[in-house]
Amino acid sequence: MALPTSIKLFEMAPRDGLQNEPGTLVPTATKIELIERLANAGLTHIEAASFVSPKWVPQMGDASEVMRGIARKPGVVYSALTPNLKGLEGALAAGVEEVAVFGAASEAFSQKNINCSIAESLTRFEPVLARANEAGVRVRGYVSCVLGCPYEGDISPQKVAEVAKALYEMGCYEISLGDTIGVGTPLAAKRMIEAARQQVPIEYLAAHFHDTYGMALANLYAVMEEGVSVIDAATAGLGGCPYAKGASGNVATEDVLYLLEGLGINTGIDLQAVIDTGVWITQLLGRKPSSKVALAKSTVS
Ligand SMILES: CC(C)(COP(=O)([O-])OP(=O)([O-])OC[C@H]1O[C@@H](n2cnc3c(N)ncnc32)[C@H](O)[C@@H]1OP(=O)([O-])[O-])[C@@H](O)C(=O)NCCC(=O)NCCSC(=O)C[C@@](C)(O)CC(=O)[O-]
Repeated sequence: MALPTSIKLFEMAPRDGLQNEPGTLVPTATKIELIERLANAGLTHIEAASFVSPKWVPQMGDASEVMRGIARKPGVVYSALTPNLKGLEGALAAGVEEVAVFGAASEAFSQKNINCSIAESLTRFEPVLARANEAGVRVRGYVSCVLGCPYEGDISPQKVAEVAKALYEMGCYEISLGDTIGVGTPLAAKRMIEAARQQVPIEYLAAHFHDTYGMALANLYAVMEEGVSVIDAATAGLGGCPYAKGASGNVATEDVLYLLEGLGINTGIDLQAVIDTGVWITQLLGRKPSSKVALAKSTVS
């Protein structure tokens, strides 16, 4: 199949990127500056915060302050994770215009991440969708562990398709398929998408690939060949999931942009501004960007 002619990029650095940051809490002002820099670089979908229990994910404990503090740029969607009604109410009070619920294709991961079974999670999401709908807020859905689970190992494409379908039928406008621990390879990624697209139209599926084994770009190319046109990525390759031991960050936004530029797919995003933002935030965090493109095109050594 021909590659998509346009790609929507969903930026993850402020949420997925920072949620697992070890050590001291990243200051709220830094998170706000990161989000504003990303928006100024041309990113139009930014997952900015997470209204989860601060006992579970301390780095996201200032979600309300972050969401209230951003100088919003017209045309940019600033979204947040909301696992339950409590999270959604917090998000609505902070003026969030788009939220996301997050489930999994692995029972064990579901328990570790959100403390309930897959079936219970879907039941829990229903009132979140209903309330969000009433408030005029769009809801994205995530499925984690689509190419492998840190606790269960292999995950069947059919299970991924089943959970994706449930989220789609519940009213999620887009389903993001997460290779949470970055173990996937291109053929497995294609097979997983082939199963998911039997249940959810391909234009509503997003690829959310982590780069633990260095396969994320190859996997993205493989699923773009299947027609996937929404890609989640984190500037500087920041991140990892606190409930997936060993998981590294999302594929780096800089690397995805370089790939897309090479394919002649214009995103309108300023690659150099994203590189500069990645260098800035990683310097504050005391390390280097994990983006190969950023390392090649910046003075960081
Ligand atoms: C879902 C819960 C809350 C269930 O946690 P629980 O303990 O089962 O919840 P509970 O309803 O029994 O409540 C326990 C306490 O949490 C509070 N609470 C309850 N809900 C909230 C809330 N929304 N915001 C703030 N506080 C909340 C609640 O008020 C109570 O407080 P206490 O009475 O003990 O003081 C918990 O398991 C949790 O917060 N999990 C979050 C895990 C997480 O954020 N993981 C990372 C994001 S997912 C991810 O990274 C994967 C993804 C999306 O990127 C895709 C991929 O890569 O695969």
